[in-house]
Amino acid sequence: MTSKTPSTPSISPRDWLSTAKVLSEALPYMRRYAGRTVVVKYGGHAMGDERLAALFAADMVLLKQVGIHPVVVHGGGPQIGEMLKKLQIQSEFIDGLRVTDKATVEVVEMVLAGAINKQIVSAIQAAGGQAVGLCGKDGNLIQARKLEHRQKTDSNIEKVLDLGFVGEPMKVNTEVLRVFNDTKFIPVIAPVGIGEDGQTYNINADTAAGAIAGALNASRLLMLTDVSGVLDKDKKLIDELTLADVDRLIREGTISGGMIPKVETCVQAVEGGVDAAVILDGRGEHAVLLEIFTEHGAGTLIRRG
Ligand SMILES: Nc1ncnc2c1ncn2[C@@H]1O[C@H](COP(=O)(O)OP(=O)(O)O)[C@@H](O)[C@H]1O
Ligand SMILES: CC(=O)N[C@@H](CCC(=O)OP(=O)(O)O)C(=O)O
Repeated sequence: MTSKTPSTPSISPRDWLSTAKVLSEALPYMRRYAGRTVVVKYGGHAMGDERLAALFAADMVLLKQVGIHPVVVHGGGPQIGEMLKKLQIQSEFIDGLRVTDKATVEVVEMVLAGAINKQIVSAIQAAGGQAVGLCGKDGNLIQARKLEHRQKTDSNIEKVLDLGFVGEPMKVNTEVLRVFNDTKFIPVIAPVGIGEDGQTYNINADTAAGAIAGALNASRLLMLTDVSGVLDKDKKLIDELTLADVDRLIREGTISGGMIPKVETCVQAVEGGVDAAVILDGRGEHAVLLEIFTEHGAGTLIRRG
């Protein structure tokens, strides 16, 4: 019988030492977050690449393994767009929200609660964890009503727009999520809400994640997007923002487009009881681990100040 000696890794003792240092530096953060909830909004753009998706899933497994309660809320805007195109259904956005008619809401539910939700569940399980996929209908998790979308005209008059079956979360049934805390299962949530009459609503994934994080009094709300965080007018990353800064940057026009609902969601989440919200680049490897377990973090932190 022959025995094999493990092959010598090609990293130097110095590299070993720096790896050990990183691990030991993570310890205070592991202690700080143990038993706490971290809600992670995983956007459709951030999940494009298969390798990154596997790394994201592994990060969720690691959080759970060290005693943190990760809750994944995912989007899938680009994937819904592709399916609508295949089915030759026209789609339009107003202020970052998809105008959603009856045919569209059926496709939204199919893509989000069906395909994407199960892909993320499978990726977490392939990474050695266990996950349960849910949408806002399961256990009345996200009770919603039709959104009355208010838009300001140039003359500063407010008008209410009808976006069809776009929902706004009214109540989050946290009981459904808390049952996972004492189990090995990571909840993965599609942002599809249910109305009082059983109507299906399409909810923007940032909004859904914010509502869930607020209701759970989460320690952190992490918003994974496709920029490094909130950028100042010179396009430099802003490390930290207080609620007052956010107001000013929107008024000055430094924060615009899709970043407005994102920061507004973060502000609402912080006002609603989340310790802090972070907007960070989901395209970077292990973005979540860097944010949670290192001193510097990885994106823009929004807190009361
Ligand atoms: N100050 C800002 N800092 C960073 N991004 C900004 C800013 N203002 C506007 N944006 C835009 O917001 C986008 C992120 O919002 P969005 O596309 O809705 O993200 P997601 O699809 O991940 O939800 C960025 O790609 C950028 O184009
Ligand atoms: C009302 C509304 O706009 N809903 C979004 C839901 C998905 C989403 O928000 O996905 P991302 O996070 O990938 O953008 C939509 O239909 O695209």
